[in-house]
Amino acid sequence: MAAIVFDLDGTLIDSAPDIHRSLSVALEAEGRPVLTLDVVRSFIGNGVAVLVRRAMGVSDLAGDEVHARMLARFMAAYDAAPADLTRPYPGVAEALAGLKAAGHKLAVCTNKPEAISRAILASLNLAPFFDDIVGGDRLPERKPDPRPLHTAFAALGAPTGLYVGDSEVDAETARAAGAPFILFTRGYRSKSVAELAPVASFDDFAGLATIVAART
Ligand SMILES: O=C(O)COP(=O)(O)O
Ligand SMILES: [Mg+2]
Repeated sequence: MAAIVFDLDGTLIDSAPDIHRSLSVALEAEGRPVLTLDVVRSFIGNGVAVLVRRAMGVSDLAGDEVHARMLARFMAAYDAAPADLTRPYPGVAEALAGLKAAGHKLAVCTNKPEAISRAILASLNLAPFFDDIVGGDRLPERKPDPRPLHTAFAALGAPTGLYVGDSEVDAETARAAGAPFILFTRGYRSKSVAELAPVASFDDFAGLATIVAART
């Protein structure tokens, strides 16, 4: 049995289209043009506050007041339809079911706020696979600080385990936590696989069980 923790955005689910839709609402309310899906995707990974800051940075917007207003509009639009355009990557449910059947314990550790993360996973029928879902607002610290990941392993009753993610934030989090990092290569990373130096990588969830079996 192993404890296996998963990142959410860009790892289990392709959530960029709903994030793009919600950010567009916030930008349009400020009279700014919407950004492309590719640009928005590149802003995901450090939580919603950083996402909005990055969008402001390329939209000639500044100031804490604007940030607070945009963040509130973004979250209202996102909360209204959290999984409208969001889908699990192919094979995710089957892979999670297989890992559970093999006796592994699963959790999620994401920088996305916890309530909406839980709502999305529930609406995609993925929530029952996880013993805990640690969101970016559970602790004062967010990934790449190792504490959220430590919290997820602790919830599984394990001192450590495997961490599966898609980005440089996840690679750094795993390194800081001393956990082996497994990279899903089709997510939202901006660095090469070599730069992220995972212990293993996969581009199809059908391949995850073999990787886990080799390391447990
Ligand atoms: O909210 C984000 O920016 C990213 O979330 P993630 O940690 O699930 O990739
Ligand atoms: Mg991610």
